[in-house]
Amino acid sequence: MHQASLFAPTPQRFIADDEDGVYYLPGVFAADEAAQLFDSLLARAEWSACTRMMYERLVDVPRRIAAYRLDRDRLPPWLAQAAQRVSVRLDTPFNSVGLNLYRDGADSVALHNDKLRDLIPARPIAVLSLGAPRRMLLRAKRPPHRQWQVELEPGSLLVMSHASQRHYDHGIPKAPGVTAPRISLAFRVRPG
Ligand SMILES: O=C(O)CCC(=O)C(=O)O
Ligand SMILES: [Fe+2]
Repeated sequence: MHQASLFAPTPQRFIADDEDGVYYLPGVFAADEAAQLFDSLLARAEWSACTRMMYERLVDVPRRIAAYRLDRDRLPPWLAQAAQRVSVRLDTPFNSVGLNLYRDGADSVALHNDKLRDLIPARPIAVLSLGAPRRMLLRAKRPPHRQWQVELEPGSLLVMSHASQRHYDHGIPKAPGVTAPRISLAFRVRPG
């Protein structure tokens, strides 16, 4: 076996398209790095509760969120370094990060696609997972709605092409039995 393959995790590709499709890269951050990043973010990020309109009612979003511009905001060095690692790894100039805190299995995000008008075409979205593993559901918008479930482990990246957002939805379903929190960081390339 070639030595490098011991350390280079094999990407697992679920969806192919004209760009890089949707794929999973485990072990981008080592367990201790992922744990440290998780602890720092849990304690230091500016988490907020949010509401949104649903069926003409204002409902709580079932998770906590935070967001930073990587090119403008003053970031703690450990967050800037993590972002830099993801940018280099995917050769993509990410300039924004959206954080999600799922306090336990009752927190979730409904199936959705990321809004294309806020994204630069042909640039991927990369989701870094920390804390408790949670399952992502990926689902084709068109019948017969082919679907995939991906267990997102701490330290992994789930990478989705810009193009994939037109044809597939993704979400983090509720997970009864999960008592530990998870944090995800969604890195994106946004217009100036
Ligand atoms: O937490 C995740 O893995 C997904 C988050 C997500 O889809 C988003 O922030 O748009
Ligand atoms: Fe999303």
